[in-house]
Amino acid sequence: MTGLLSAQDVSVRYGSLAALAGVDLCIHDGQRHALIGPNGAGKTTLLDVIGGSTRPHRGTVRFNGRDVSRLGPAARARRGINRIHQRPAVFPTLTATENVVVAALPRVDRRRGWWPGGHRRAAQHRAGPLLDQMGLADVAAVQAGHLAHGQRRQLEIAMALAGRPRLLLLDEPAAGLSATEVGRLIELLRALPRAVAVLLVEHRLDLVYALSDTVTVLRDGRTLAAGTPDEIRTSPLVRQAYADGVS
Ligand SMILES: Nc1ncnc2c1ncn2[C@@H]1O[C@H](COP(=O)(O)OP(=O)(O)OP(=O)(O)O)[C@@H](O)[C@H]1O
Repeated sequence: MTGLLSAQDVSVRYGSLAALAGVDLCIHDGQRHALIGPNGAGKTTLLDVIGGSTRPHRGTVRFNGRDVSRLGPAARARRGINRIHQRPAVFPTLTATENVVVAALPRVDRRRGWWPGGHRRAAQHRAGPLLDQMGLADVAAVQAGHLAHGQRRQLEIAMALAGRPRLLLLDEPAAGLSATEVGRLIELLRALPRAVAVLLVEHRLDLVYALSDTVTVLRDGRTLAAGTPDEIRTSPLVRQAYADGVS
């Protein structure tokens, strides 16, 4: 069965270091797939390859039936792959609503140099429900720079959803959040519509096990194990990998 996304035989080298060495990954429509593994295992590199910011030395990435290996991040975003970075990337002087409106606008028509009114109105209509969905209705008019870290993370997810992704790449979304904020994030991510598949890189295993239906474990640039959260939780191989070195 072919998936929504399939990465095949992906290899990335940095000098003599093999950050990824022949990794395969398949994600199906609506799946919640987590990538875990010790520090330096290659998780972020694989996310970079799938998002288009790193070109692998070998291997292909297919999305929705097409080879997207040669496309950059913007072109992949237009096809439905959107990414959340480790540090929330929001416009600090714009309000939460304005941030989502900007994210919901299509690319500017180069011949005109501005967005037609219809596009702006449609983007404004989408912002309210998305902020609501991500628990930010009360702070819609607050400048993003004045939001708490957890709220900025929620805002970045609302912005990614504004692009109507079919695959959301989440790079350590719990980084820097308090226990309460992580609990809130888990609730919000669990409530995401199944029309969106999620690939999550995360060290917080409580979030991984609460959210994912499939877990792939990387170690030293290779796939060590893949399975359900229960299979991974009880795998002696995985326990050993973590005992050998994870933050
Ligand atoms: N731009 C780069 N230049 C050189 N080496 C790099 C670069 N990016 C990543 N690496 C190396 O590639 C390996 C994989 O890195 P990567 O960030 O993908 O691991 P990770 O599993 O995401 O680790 P962590 O959990 O610590 O974020 C590491 O040894 C890292 O030092």
